[in-house]
Amino acid sequence: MSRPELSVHTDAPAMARSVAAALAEAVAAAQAERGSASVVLTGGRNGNALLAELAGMARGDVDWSRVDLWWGDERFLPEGDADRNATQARDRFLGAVPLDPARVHVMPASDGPDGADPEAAAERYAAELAEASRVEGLAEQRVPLFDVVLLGVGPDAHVASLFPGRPELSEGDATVLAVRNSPKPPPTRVTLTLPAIRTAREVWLLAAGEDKAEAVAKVMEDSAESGDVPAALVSGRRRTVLFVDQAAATKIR
Ligand SMILES: O=C1O[C@H](COP(=O)(O)O)[C@@H](O)[C@H](O)[C@H]1O
Repeated sequence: MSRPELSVHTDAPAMARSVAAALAEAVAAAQAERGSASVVLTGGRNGNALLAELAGMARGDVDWSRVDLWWGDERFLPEGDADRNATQARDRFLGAVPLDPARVHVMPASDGPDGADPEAAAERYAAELAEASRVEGLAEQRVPLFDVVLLGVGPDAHVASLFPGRPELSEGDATVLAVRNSPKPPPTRVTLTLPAIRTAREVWLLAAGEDKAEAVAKVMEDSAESGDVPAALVSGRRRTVLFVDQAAATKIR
């Protein structure tokens, strides 16, 4: 797998502003091309900063009612829990733009239709993705066309809820998995798999802050393809970009 394109910004706020503008641009371009756009959101500090910027951005060429939003992973907690990625997105962005609620595809909560059964929740989300892919004539890949998959990179180089050395990284078939005993709390999560992520047109990795410097250096190493560096295992069909700030770029060798 080739190394991602590197995009370096002064600091975390500058990066959030720039990625938000690029995302609005990508959404507008997708809508001009085929009438709608599809974005996979990420949790984490960088993803949240980007959503806060996007919420305040006035873009006449973006029709938010024709955007599908999916999630790359979710902390499997009750609906409305402050640690859920969807709750954090709702607080910063979902209420700020005129989205179509039917196109906001949150991952199930632990008090949702499957109760506290993350495997059933993963299956439910996989079925929702598969149905959307069928409607788009992409039934074979079992996920719809994702224009952009956003992935926050953790200090340990995890993306979505795909953690270093974990068996979920070897999944070759399922599009969504439950994760138990996650090394980062909360321990139970639901995540897209590598095969699902790799269907995307573009994958954008977000890594701002000094604590991400080691992870960024590993991703940019030529030999970075092992299960120790999940962020090095993702790619988009058309483009893979690693957005960093200067603090996160200091250890690139
Ligand atoms: O737990 C998670 O963490 C990562 C990265 O978070 P950060 O705060 O270190 O930037 C995030 O990408 C993922 O979606 C989330 O569930």
